[in-house]
Amino acid sequence: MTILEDILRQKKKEVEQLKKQPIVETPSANKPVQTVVHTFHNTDRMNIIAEIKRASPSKGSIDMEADPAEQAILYEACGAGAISVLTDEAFFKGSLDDLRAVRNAVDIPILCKDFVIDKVQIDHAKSAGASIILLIVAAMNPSKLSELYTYATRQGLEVLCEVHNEPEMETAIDLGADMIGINNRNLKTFDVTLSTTERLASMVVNPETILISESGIKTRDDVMETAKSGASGILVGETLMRSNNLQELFNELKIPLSEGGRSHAR
Ligand SMILES: O=P(O)(O)OC[C@@H](O)[C@@H](O)c1c[nH]c2ccccc12
Repeated sequence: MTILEDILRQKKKEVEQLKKQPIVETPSANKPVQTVVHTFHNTDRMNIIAEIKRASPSKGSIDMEADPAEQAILYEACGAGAISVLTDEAFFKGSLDDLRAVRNAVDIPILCKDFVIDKVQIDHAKSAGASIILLIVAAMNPSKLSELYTYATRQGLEVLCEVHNEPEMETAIDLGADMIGINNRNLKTFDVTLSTTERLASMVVNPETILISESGIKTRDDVMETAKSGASGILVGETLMRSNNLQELFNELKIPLSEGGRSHAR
């Protein structure tokens, strides 16, 4: 069994529990927030989606003591374009409470990073203050994906549609996803290859589609590589969580997009 199958089996059980729980609306969930699709199209530097990640199945503990609100305030001050909060508890040690705390602390868009397979998760994420929902193409069939995509969009949420390989990229393009995340991490082997971004980005011909390169990004050279492939955003977790000089790291990673960026190049 792959880790994704393992996670999805657990998620199905959680969804049944979630359906019985009342939806708690966080007052700050109604803060007006910019859409990332808009801001990422209009910046001349690499956009960073900075992730709050305590632990992961591939790395074990990363920073179990992290305070999500404090970390989010730092990310925002350093120039993050959005914050990703891992809300999965069983495998990533996060929670929707983390997301609520982040929503209270900052004004930038928030991505609810979870394995969404049911509308009820979207309802809970929205009430906790998420403005962006992750939909992983590998986690469901195309008709479910399309149903959840439409549902989230109608709620006024943005969707980051995540792909790992060519058939998944075709599905995301057919769906008309305006923001596609290319995960450089192979979910079966945990291997990270930045060239995944290049391979899959080349399939996208619509210049309006925002491409986000996800996972394994550590250095300015890594960011250059993703920008050359056409990414205008990067999703970074572990490197930021382990950094003790976030401002310096953000300055290093926020490269100008003028040379490699696809919105400028095409
Ligand atoms: O910590 P990294 O290697 O910078 O990766 C961040 C992010 O891409 C990764 O956490 C991620 C990408 N897609 C996901 C789906 C679910 C959980 C986690 C993820």
